[in-house]
Amino acid sequence: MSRAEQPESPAAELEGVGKRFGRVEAVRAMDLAIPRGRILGLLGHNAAGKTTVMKMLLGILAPTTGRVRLLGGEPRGAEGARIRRRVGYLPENVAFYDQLTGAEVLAFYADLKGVDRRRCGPMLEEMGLAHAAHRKVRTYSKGMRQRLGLAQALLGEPDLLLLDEPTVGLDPQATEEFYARLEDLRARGTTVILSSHILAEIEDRADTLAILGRGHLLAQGDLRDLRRRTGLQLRIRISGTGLGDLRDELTALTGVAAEADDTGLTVTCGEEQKLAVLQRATAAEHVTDVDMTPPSLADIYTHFGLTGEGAD
Ligand SMILES: Nc1ncnc2c1ncn2[C@@H]1O[C@H](COP(=O)(O)OP(=O)(O)OP(=O)(O)O)[C@@H](O)[C@H]1O
Repeated sequence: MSRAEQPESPAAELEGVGKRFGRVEAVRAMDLAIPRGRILGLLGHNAAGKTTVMKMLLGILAPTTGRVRLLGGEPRGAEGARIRRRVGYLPENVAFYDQLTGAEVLAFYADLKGVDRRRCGPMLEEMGLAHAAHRKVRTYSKGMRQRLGLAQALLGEPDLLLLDEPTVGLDPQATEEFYARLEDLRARGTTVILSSHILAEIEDRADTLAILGRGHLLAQGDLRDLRRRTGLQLRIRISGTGLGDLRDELTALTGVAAEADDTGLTVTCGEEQKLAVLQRATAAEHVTDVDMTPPSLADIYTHFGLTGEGAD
């Protein structure tokens, strides 16, 4: 740990960071702190700036304005090379020397990172690539390449992992295994930053979410914070028949007409009305079941996308 690195300092930090490519402002005055030992989901539309943020954190790109800190140091300064050894990175479009075998590719990365080559065999095994270790990468399927990409990112038990759309090309089982592995890493204190367009996948797995839009950070927080901030309504489904009185009561309570159909009622209400609605529904006669659906991450994302909140 360097002198500058305090145990409580964020794993990665952007302070007033901007990045301009000619006339394109890819990232604008962004402040973002990523706490240690957490999984951060980086979300945003195409060209929102996710990859640019990752590349600045890695020191691959220099910010036009502002300051980037990674594991307590400057990713591009003299200490950058040392810091980057503690970081695993899976780029968006992972590319390998196709003429090498999977085992050779991984050995190459192990040497680059100063990791014992003996770690490569077990890693290929864990990634389900042991059977193809001695086949040339050009014969690999898309999912196999992605697994090899993950294998190199995970080599050496990095303190911080930056994963750009890590599950693209993975089948459902491999996706599950990948997230289980992230969970293990987090339990050991690894910080993970991952970008994805697959909101349902991230929803349950990220501790904290950062939503980017047109180079701005539109919102950051856990799902609960974001739900509160958007003020989106939740849906409560009440099953049963003969619920006319309950319907009137809940309509008066929420101020929004409860919808009735053959099998029950659907109530739309705010977080602050949730308990009162649930209490009345569970105490009412003829109610057989109650289900609640809070706003999903997709709803929240759409909300920011539609309103452009925080954007110029
Ligand atoms: N090297 C570059 N030169 C010029 N423009 C660039 C460069 N890299 C990124 N950009 C531009 O910066 C903006 C942000 O791109 P970035 O790749 O960070 O988006 P992203 O959120 O990762 O998008 P996606 O979800 O499509 O991968 C885009 O307008 C892109 O065209």
